[in-house]
Amino acid sequence: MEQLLRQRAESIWTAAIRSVLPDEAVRRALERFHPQGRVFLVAAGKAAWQMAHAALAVLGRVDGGIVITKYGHVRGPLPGVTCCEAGHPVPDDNSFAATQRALALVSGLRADDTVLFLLSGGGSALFEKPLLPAEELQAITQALLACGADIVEINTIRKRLSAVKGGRFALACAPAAVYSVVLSDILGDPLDMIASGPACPDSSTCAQAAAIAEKYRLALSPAAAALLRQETPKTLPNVTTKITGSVRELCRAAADACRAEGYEPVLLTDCLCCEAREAGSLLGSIARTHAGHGRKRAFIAGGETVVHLTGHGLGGRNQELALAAAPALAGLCGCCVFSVGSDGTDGPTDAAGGYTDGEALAALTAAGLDVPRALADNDAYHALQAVGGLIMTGPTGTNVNDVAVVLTE
Ligand SMILES: O=C(O)C(=O)CO
Repeated sequence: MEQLLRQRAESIWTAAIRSVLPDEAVRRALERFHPQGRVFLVAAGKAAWQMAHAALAVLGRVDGGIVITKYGHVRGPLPGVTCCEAGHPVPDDNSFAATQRALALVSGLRADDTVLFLLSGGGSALFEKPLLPAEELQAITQALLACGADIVEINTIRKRLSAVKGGRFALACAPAAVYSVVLSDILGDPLDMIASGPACPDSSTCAQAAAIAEKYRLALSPAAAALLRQETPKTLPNVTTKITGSVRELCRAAADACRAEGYEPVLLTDCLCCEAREAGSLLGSIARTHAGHGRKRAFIAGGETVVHLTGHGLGGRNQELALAAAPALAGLCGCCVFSVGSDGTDGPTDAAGGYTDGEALAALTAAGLDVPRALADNDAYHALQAVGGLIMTGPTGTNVNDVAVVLTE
């Protein structure tokens, strides 16, 4: 690895993620929040603790609250708020128990009460009260995650199997008002799909749910099939929603961070959504085109790529992207490609993403590793680990998709 280049890249991803922590966005979203009665805080998702922390800094206190986030994401106690950690991406008993506590908190509220609902991606697994046996919901979730369905398809099914998704949580809060602040981790910000829209009128239909179940040949019990035929709320008069942050801010923050390191930033896209390894190969080719021109340039691509699991290795979309760039980068000086998940967890790993430069391919070869073989086995984690190419940030407190950057000079 070229050490100085790696340090510059690290400064860029660290600064970019720091500037999309939800604190400032939550503060802005609460500028016009002046409720008259009691306020109860419910925060769910990977950024829940950070969002709740920011809201408390603005409000000073709440009349009760609960944070439901992923394991390892609670950063300390919050005054007047119960902090719970639970399973992701498949809901577990702690998801169900914490959600039950949230429902108890909002039951029996009055019309002059307000539920401040802070929502971020990951909420679909963390915030759940299933309408069918837990084991069946978990099996359907696992099947949906493995079948290649996209997040909108997955959440269209999830909504109908749940007592809190697809707007049903807002119904449970009524007659209290719900003030919902949403951090987007889905491209295009479809509000009702982010964390399966617990406080958002559902735009999807039973016919769409049936078509998705058919397309992926989901194994459903008669009870689950009947739930798919039950419509979700289409209007929710007690809800006000503010969207606070998305991948666009992440790309802007990455561009600012690149500029601060002396690179001229070029935004390629903020809606990257192709296969991770194709994106990596393309970004590697972009590096090769611009290498050696004597201009320090940074090409930025934000979004969320996809991985189709064919092997049994360990990895994530950002790691696959970075590894797939290695062949095109081989031999180039001062050029690298990195890709990082803003939430700090890429796939089922403890890495946030991956980094490769002009020396990576030779290092992989020297370690007896082969890029196509590692990709075929979906084992980017171990390949990158062998050459110091893993990006480790730990849970970051935000969740606004991923950013990939090509640095050239
Ligand atoms: O559904 C979820 O929880 C997601 O992560 C997408 O918002």
